[in-house]
Amino acid sequence: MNLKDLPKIELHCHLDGSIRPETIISIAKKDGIEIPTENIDEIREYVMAPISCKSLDEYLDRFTLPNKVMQTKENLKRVAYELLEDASKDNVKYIEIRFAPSLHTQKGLSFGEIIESVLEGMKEGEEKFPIKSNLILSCMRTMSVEEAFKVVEAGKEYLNKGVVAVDLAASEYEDFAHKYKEVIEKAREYGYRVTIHAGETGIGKNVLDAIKILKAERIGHGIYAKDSQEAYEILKNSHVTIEMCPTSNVQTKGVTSYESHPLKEFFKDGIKVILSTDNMTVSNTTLTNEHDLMSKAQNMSIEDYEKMYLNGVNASFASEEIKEELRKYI
Ligand SMILES: O=c1[nH]cnc2c1ncn2[C@H]1C[C@H](O)[C@@H](CO)O1
Ligand SMILES: [Zn+2]
Repeated sequence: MNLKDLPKIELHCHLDGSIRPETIISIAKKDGIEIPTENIDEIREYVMAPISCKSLDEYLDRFTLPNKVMQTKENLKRVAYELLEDASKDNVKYIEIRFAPSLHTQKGLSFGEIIESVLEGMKEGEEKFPIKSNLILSCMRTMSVEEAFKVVEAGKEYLNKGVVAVDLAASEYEDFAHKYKEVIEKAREYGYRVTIHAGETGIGKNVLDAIKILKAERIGHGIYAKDSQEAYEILKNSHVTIEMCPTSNVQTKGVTSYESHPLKEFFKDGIKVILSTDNMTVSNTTLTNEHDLMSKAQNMSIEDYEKMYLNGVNASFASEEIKEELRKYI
C-alpha cells in the first residue's frame, strides 16, 4: 500500500516541535537572533531528539531553540503556514495544531496577538493548500494554575474562529489532574473541547484522572493506560480516543521499540486509536512515516488504516460539515 498517497488526519502535532530547521536559521539571520550554529546539519542535531534520548525531560530540552525564533507575529504566522504546507505535502487533509501561548511572550506579545498570528498563518495555509486546520491551546504543567486560566481566558474569543480545544502538556507527574481541575472545567464551560497528554511516561492512573476529573475526550499518548484497569475498561467502552505517537514514545523511552508499542493491542481490544507525529522536527518524522513504521512493526493492514482514519475523523474537533468532507476521502 502506498501510504503517502492515502488521505490523513493529524490530531497531535506541536507547532514549535514541527518548525523547519531551515526556518530556524532563516529567522535567526533576519532578526539577528543568536543561535549556536548556522550550519543546517548542526541545527538538525540541536532540534531532533536522538533515538538514544533518555527521557521525556531530555526530549523536551529540544524545544528551547525553536521557541527562541517564534517570538514575533510574523514568525509565528510563518511557522504555522509552513506546517500546513508540510502536512499537506504528506497528504494530510485535516490537522489540529497545538502550541503553548505562554512560550511566545519573550518579546512582549500578548496571548491574543500570539494566538491571532498562528491563526492567520493557518488561514493562509488553508487558502493555498488542500488542507483544513484547527488550533489547540496547550497549558504547560510546569506553569501555575493562574497562568493556565489566563491562556483559557485569552483564547475564549477565538473559539469557533479556529481555536477548538485546550490541552495539558510538558513533563508528566503523578496526580497532575487535580491541580488543573478548575481551569479545565472553566474551559469546558466556555466551549473548549479537551485533550490531555497522559500516561506517556509510566503513570496509567493519570489516564483515568484525565478522563474522570478533566473529562478528556482524547488522550495524548496514553500508552500506559493498561496499568489502570479502570481506565482501560472506560477506553474500551467509550469514544475517548488515544492519539498515539510511536517515534516520540521510542525516543522518550515510553516504549523500548516499535514492536513493543501497544498500538495493535489497544486497537484489537476495540479502543479508538489514531496515529500522530507529536513533533515533525523534534521526532524527525511525518505521518506517513509513523504509519509505515507501525504497519511494518505490527503488521497493520489497509483495513486497519481505514479504521484509524475514521477514528481520526470522529475524534476530531472539526465541525460536522468538515467531518462529512473528510469521510468522503476514504
Ligand atoms: O510528547 C510531549 N509530551 C509532553 N509535552 C510535549 C510533548 N511534545 C511537546 N511537548 C511540549 C513542548 C512544547 O514546547 C510544548 C508546546 O508545544 O509542548
Ligand atoms: Zn505531544
